[in-house]
Amino acid sequence: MKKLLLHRVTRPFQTEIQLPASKSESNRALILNALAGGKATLTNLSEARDTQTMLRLLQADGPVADVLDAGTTMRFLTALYASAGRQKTMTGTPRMQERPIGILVDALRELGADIAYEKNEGYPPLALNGFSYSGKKELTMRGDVSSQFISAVLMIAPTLPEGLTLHLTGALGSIPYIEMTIQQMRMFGADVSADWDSRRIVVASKPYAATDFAVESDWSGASYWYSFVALGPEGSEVELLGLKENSLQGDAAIVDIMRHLGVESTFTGRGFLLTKIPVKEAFEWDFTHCPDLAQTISVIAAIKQVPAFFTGIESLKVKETDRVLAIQQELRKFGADLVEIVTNDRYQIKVSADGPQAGTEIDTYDDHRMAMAFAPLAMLADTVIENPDVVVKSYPRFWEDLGKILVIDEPAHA
Ligand SMILES: O=C(O)C1=C[C@@H](OP(=O)(O)O)[C@@H](O)[C@H](O)C1
Ligand SMILES: C=C(OP(=O)(O)O)C(=O)O
Repeated sequence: MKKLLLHRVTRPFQTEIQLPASKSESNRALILNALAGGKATLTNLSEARDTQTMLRLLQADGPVADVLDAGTTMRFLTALYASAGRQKTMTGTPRMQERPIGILVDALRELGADIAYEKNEGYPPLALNGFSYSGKKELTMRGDVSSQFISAVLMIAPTLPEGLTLHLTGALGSIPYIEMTIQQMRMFGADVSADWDSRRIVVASKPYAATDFAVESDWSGASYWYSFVALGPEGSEVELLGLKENSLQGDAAIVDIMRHLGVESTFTGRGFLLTKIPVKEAFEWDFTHCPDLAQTISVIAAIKQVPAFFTGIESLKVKETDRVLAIQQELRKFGADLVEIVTNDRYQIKVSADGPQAGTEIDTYDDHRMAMAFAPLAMLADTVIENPDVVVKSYPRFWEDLGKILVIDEPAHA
């Protein structure tokens, strides 16, 4: 198994990083452009494997669409192909076959899709066998498992002869991702109105218009650089290029979060400059609407010795791995922990008095965010990351970029 040794950083660093583009924006733009006839110019599409997989599958016409481990690619393509009546098998990695999809399949079936489960009820692989429009104009969907099901149905809604009114139930999570979908749909000419109080989204039947779209840098990928600055030596600073002052991405919440945990962000016109500021004493955050930041923040709080309380991290259990378990297991390697307080639905970060020791080895659970969230341990001690190639899912050049601030090689006895 390949491993990387990240050498401890002892001197302040000042650098600029050209972040990868957002895979969330890219994958929406690709679906919308496909629905609009494929004529738009999409610039700065992400080099993330999740986006490259989407591109490849949209261009291929084979009977099997293997999305690997890309959640949005699985959910968005299932809706696109099912509503177009395409015959396809939708499949992915063993982990993808454990990630739920029943809420989306039920919604598409109500609209008229013929979909069968090839193995386990509620999970991929799926057999898409055709579409015969049911005429259904209103649907109710649960929004508490994954917002991706809602985004997937929304994007195909303008292509339905009667449009669609969606009623959302349950404790809604990842709402900014649904808002991102709606904003990008509007840019492609869709007529969508969302009322979050009554939890109703109305989409008119209307052809999409091919619209050129430039993808912003990825705020989730930005979060790891906040971590390096927060944990790095005094005087360290990083300028992150390609981020906009007003983003479509909910993970821009990292700006507010890190004001508590030791980083100030200043817009420079070409991105954000991150500088160190003092850490506030206590920290509490609800990750319901920015779940992909929870791993990054867990590591920062544990090492900065901030006794933090988290809510809204339940959805982490059905992502690339059970991320709650993975965070717990890796934090325990250096005396920290993420402890569930069952009585009030919260989790508490137990801080680490000593911090990581030289040679702490981090397992990555086939999860890009485990590798990137724990890499900042190298600000304190030599750190070994196993299976580092997992980063290709969202940030293929992560280790190359990290080479700008620290020395990376292979451990002697890997
Ligand atoms: O729509 C999207 O682009 C995403 C939505 C989120 O998933 P959930 O809605 O399942 O929380 C997020 O975790 C994922 O990385 C990307
Ligand atoms: C959860 C993620 O992606 P997806 O659900 O699209 O696989 C992620 O990138 O952290």
